Amino acid sequence: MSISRIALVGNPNCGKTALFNQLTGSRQKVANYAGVTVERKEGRFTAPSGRVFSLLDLPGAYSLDATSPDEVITRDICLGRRAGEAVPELIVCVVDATNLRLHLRFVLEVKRLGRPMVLALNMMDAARKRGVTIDREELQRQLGMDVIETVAIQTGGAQDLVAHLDKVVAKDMAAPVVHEGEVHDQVRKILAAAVVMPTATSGIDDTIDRWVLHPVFGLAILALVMFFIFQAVFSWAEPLMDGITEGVTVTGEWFAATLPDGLLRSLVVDGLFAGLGAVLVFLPQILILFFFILVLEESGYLPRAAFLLDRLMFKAGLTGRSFIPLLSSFACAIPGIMATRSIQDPRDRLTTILVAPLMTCSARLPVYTLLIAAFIPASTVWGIFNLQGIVLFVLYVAGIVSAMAVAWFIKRMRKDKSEHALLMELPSYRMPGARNVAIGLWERALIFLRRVTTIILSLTVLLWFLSTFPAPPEGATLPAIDYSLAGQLGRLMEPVFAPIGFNWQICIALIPGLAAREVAVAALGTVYAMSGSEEAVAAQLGPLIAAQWSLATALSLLAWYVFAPQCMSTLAVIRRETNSWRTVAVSAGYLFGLAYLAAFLTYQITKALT
Ligand SMILES: Nc1nc2c(ncn2[C@@H]2O[C@H](COP(=O)(O)OP(=O)(O)OP(=O)(O)O)[C@@H](O)[C@H]2O)c(=O)[nH]1
Ligand SMILES: [Mg+2]
Repeated sequence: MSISRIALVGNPNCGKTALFNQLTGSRQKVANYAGVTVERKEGRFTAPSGRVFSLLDLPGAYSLDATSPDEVITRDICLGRRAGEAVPELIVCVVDATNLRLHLRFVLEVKRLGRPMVLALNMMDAARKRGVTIDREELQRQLGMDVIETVAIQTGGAQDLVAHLDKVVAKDMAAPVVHEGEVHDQVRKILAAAVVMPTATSGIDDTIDRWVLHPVFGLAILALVMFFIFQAVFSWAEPLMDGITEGVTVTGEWFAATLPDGLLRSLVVDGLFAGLGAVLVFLPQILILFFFILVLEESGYLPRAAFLLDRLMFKAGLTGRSFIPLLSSFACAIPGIMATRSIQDPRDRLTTILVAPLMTCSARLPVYTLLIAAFIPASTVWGIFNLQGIVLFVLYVAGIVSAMAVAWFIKRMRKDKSEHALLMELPSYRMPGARNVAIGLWERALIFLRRVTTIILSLTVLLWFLSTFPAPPEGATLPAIDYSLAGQLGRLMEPVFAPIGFNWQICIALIPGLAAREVAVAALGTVYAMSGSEEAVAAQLGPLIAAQWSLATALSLLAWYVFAPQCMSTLAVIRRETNSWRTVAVSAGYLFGLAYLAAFLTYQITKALT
């Protein structure tokens, strides 16, 4: 049986991806701001009759005159210009029923293509709640196409749409009649005929915005929100981390006591437990961070923050549009860099891509936390703040401030005097659904565990191997690792890194840490377990380095991690998104340069002071 190909198109933030997930059972990212989806995603579903549909989720677009790379994808697919992709047989145009005035313009534009299409009148729940009455049949008549109500975030909220799609056969469906005339007038006419707006608009959004968008209170609220998150990452995670540490230690010790002395025991205890265990304990912190990111994304607050920071960001050489890509980079630079596709100006986009790796991604958390917990006392400052939380906050701020400085420098270099206006939609505030947040967290946990069991596991085993062989000669006096390949390599690198205070163990950890940042923690766990006392399993890594490193070395390593581009995947994405090796070289070059400089200054100054 043939498969019917359908594409979801519409303005940004109207619920296309929510509808896509509902229909296909996928888990694509849904969030309450424009520009979430930036690439084409395909899925399938089977209607009750057994008919199979292939469904495309596309980036949102304001019009078919694309102005940003994500809109280009949508335009090309709608126009059948995309190489290797046939035009969809049926276009499902999705609109936000609470915002028809804006969204119908795009519907009329797509209609001009003269292709079979239906209209999904989404967010009907929100429209009803607000008292917007829509005469569906009249709307159908006015538009000359079928109109189906949907609630994409409710189970069964797309049933009518499925039933409808199941009935129609795109081939038989007449292309809609194309009306000539000014779009604005047409929209007004359609609205007058089919929609009754409530007389009094809901004032809740406006009331919140009066505070949140206030030039002074707004910034204070933003700072407070951010600060609260870092405090929470530290204080809430502690009991959970202690629990995991305890579990890892007890199991590790059991293995150490049970397995016979030999290579296998070394691999399990020094490699797996000391290495992987050291990373695993950071799961709670990562989940707490993501909890806040998920809630913020769904709340509708983010575009407001972008709006608030626009002037500041413009002075620094960025635009408010860079805000969401940069914020996403706190989770991981890869989606952050991809999200720059919704930035129209190519130069702004490039600047954002270059500074995105400076945002503190969640893979840095294990490194930061390990060092902070080992070297910064958990004392309380001014009665309420946790000193460790403050240091973490400062590290995040260091990343942000450097990003601004670099962007400012780039802007100066290109002598950019352009004016700009930020046009950004402010979506309605929305209560994040507990279920969605839970699913989001579950997925993050899976991603993290997958990383631990794949890349981190394999690199840890590799490192264990390099630290074990060749075996020490007869009558050797130093720990075995000193004679191994890894030991020799570390010593070879040491002179280069000595001015910034890194010992050879850190040097070794930096190499696998190039592939992914957290691996450095696992690597340190393994290296110390191999070079030291027998019982040095995962949990003891913190106290161990606290005893062996100077404060200057620890702070220097923190400074290094604020800048160093220790992530191959980020560099690969920069290459893909900019299509230029030169940009990759510039990016890696300047980040390593800054890392070395910052670590050098930190080390020398701290050493002089302590
Ligand atoms: N109340 C309500 N909210 C919805 C509905 N459908 C989607 N949403 C919410 O609307 C927001 C946007 O949903 P998305 O699916 O990300 O929108 P999109 O059209 O894919 O957006 P872009 O990818 O940016 O073009 C999210 O906050 C969803 O939870 C609905 O039917 N009712
Ligand atoms: Mg989407």
